[in-house]
Amino acid sequence: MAELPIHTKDTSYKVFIGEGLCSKVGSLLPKQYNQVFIITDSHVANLYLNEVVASFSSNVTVSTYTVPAGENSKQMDWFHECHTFAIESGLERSDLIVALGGGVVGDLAGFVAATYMRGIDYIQVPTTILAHDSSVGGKVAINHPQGKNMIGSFHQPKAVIYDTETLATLSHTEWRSGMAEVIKHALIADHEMLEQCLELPSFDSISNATLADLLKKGIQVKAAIVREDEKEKGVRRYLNLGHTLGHAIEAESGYSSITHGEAVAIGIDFALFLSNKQFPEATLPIDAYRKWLEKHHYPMSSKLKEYSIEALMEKIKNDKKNDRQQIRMVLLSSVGEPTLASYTEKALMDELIEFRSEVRDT
Ligand SMILES: O=C(O)C(=O)C[C@@H](O)[C@H](O)[C@H](O)COP(=O)(O)O
Repeated sequence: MAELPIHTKDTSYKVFIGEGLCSKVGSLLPKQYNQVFIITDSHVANLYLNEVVASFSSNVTVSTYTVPAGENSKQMDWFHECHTFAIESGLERSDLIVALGGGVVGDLAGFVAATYMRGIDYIQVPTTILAHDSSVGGKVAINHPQGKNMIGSFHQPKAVIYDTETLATLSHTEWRSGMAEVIKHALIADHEMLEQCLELPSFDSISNATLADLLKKGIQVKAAIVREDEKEKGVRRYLNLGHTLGHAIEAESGYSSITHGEAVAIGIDFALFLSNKQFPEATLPIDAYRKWLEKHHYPMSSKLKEYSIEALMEKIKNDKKNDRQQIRMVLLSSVGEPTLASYTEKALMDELIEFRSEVRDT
């Protein structure tokens, strides 16, 4: 088991990463709790809930709440249901919420923890590759029909307990979703990690050791940024590479027909297209990135033809990074050198139209 430290101005916690950690959750907590409330989803509950419940000693009261698997649980109704169940279970301010699952459960349960009785402790027990990103750094939120993560908070977990054995059961779609955030971390910070990503064989044949190595590297990229800028006033915006368009696609698809990471992968392609125009001298790995998407069977950017540009722009106008009607895009002046560029709505729309007309069908 490895331990990666996460520091912010006000707090520190550990990411424990290794095999078999679901059965050790109860013993890896930073302090004793009388009652824990585990929030999970219907898919993960069948696989790991019993093991996590059994990891707590008999003097801890454990209650569990299961939401349907999928992005549509990250919304107000389920948020409210979790609160109702917490109240009915007698959860107190000194108790603990456990987020057992992928990014959806982590964001939902984290936001319940941030708001229940004005904030109680929680830990993240991620079970997807995607959640190597979402479980670290304290961004917690639910979606609004008009925008992804529009209702949320910054609330750091007390620990992240990442059992890499849970990744063995992920679907191909989940692999694609998670690996998009892995390559994002490489693009914004680490040339060698990018080479490692681009050379990966099919996701099916990646060894556990290689995957664990990439996840640790991704977490370390994120940890360094969060340490410098927890509340996203500056450099943390770089972690949003690909997310401006990605979130718009997700919202437009009703948070159902495309996963977060697959949408972000298209968003990264668009960011590379814009970066190439802004920094013509830079040698950005656009072709290599597109080959990588193709090799791993991502929905390619030609999928944009299914959406109305006007509708996507409406969502993009609500992006949280925007400032005074300027749309802020994260671009790369080279690999490992992220930067922000501002566009008017009209200018970005023209770019999106051009991008969509250039991407080839697959
Ligand atoms: O941690 C961050 O900061 C990120 O932007 C990481 C993103 O990969 C992640 O999807 C995040 O939840 C997006 O947040 P949002 O603020 O753009 O909604």
